[in-house]
Amino acid sequence: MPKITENEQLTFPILIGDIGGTNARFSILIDTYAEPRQFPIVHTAAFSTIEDAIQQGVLDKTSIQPRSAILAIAGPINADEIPLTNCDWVVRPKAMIEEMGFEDVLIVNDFEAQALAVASLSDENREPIGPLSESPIASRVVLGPGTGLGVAGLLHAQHTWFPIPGEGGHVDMGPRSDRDFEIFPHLARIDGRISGEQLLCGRGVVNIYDAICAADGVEPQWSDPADVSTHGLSGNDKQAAETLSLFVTYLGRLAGDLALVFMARGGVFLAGGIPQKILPALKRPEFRAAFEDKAPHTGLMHTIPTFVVTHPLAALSGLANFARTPANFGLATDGRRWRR
Ligand SMILES: Nc1ncnc2c1ncn2[C@@H]1O[C@H](COP(=O)(O)OP(=O)(O)OP(=O)(O)O)[C@@H](O)[C@H]1O
Repeated sequence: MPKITENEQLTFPILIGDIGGTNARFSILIDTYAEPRQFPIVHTAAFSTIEDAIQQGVLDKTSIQPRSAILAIAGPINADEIPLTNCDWVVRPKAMIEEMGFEDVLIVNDFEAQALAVASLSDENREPIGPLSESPIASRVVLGPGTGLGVAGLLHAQHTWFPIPGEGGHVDMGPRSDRDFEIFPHLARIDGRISGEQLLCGRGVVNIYDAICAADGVEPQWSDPADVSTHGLSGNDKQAAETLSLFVTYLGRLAGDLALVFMARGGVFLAGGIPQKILPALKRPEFRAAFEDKAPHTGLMHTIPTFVVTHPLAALSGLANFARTPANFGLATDGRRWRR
C-alpha cells in the first residue's frame, strides 16, 4: 500500500472539504500547527458545481490561495470525473488543477475521513456508551447511521493508522430474537435480502417502525425518522419506543460484529447524524447488551469500548489530522491523487 511519506506531503495551504449529499464543509489549513480556518457550511443544492461552491464559499472569503486540496466524498473514486452519490455535483480534480490553481488534489471516501478522525478524538469530542471511557491505541471501527450507513475500519500496525474504507453497511442483517421473527417478515427486501443500511439509517428508522406497526396491526402515525425518534425517546408512542429499542439493538449487533472482524480493541465509534440525536436511547442497556452478546467472545467484547462521536466536524478534523502528519497514516493514494 503506497503511503504518503513526509517528502510527498501535500503543500500548505491545504483546502480540506467534506462533501455530503446535503451539506459541504470546508476549511483551510495554513500549516502544520495552526488551527484550521473554518468557513460557513454550504448547502450543496445552492451551487450548481463544486467549483462554484469552493470559489464563492471559500476563495472569495479569504486572501489565502490554497495550493493543495483534500476532499472527502460519499461514493466510489475510480475515475477522473467523480459524480457524487446524493447530489448533482461532479468532482473533477483535473479541472480543479487547471482552472482553480491547485497543484495537488487528493480525494478520499467520507468514512475514511471519519476513520482518520477517530485515530485521535479527544475526550470532549466523544461520549462513551457503556462503562469504558478509555480508548487503547489499537485498531478501531467507525460506523455511522445518517442518510445511509457508512463503515470503515482503522487498523493500527507498525505505529501507523491504516484506514480501511469498505461497504460494511451492506452486510446482511437477520432476525435473532422471537420478536425479530415477528417483525422481519414485514420488512421490505431488496433482491431477496435485508442489509444493514435498510435498518440503520434515517430511512431504516421508518422501515423498522412500519414493520412493527404491521406486526402489531396498527396504522403508522409517523413517516419522518425524526418524528419516530422524538416520540420514541419521549416514550409516549409504543411502536416508536420499540423502534428505537430495536434500532439500537441492531446497531449494537452490527457494531459488535465489526469489532470482531477488525479485532477493534481500540473501540467502535458511532459517527453519522443519528447517534447524537438518540444518545439517551444508546445509553440504555440494549445497545451495549447486543454489542457484547457474542458468545464465545463475550469476555473480549466486554473489554471493547464504544463511543458516540460528538465532534461537530469530525470528517474535517480527520482530514486535518492526515494533512498535518501524513506519515502517521497508511492512506492508499493510488488513483486518487492528481498533481500538476
Ligand atoms: N432525530 C432524528 N432521529 C432519527 N433520524 C434522524 C433525526 N434527524 C434526522 N434524521 C435522519 O438522519 C439522516 C441525515 O443524517 P446526517 O445528518 O448524518 O446526514 P449526512 O448523511 O451526513 O448528510 P450530509 O453530510 O449531507 O449532511 C436523514 O435520513 C434524516 O431523516
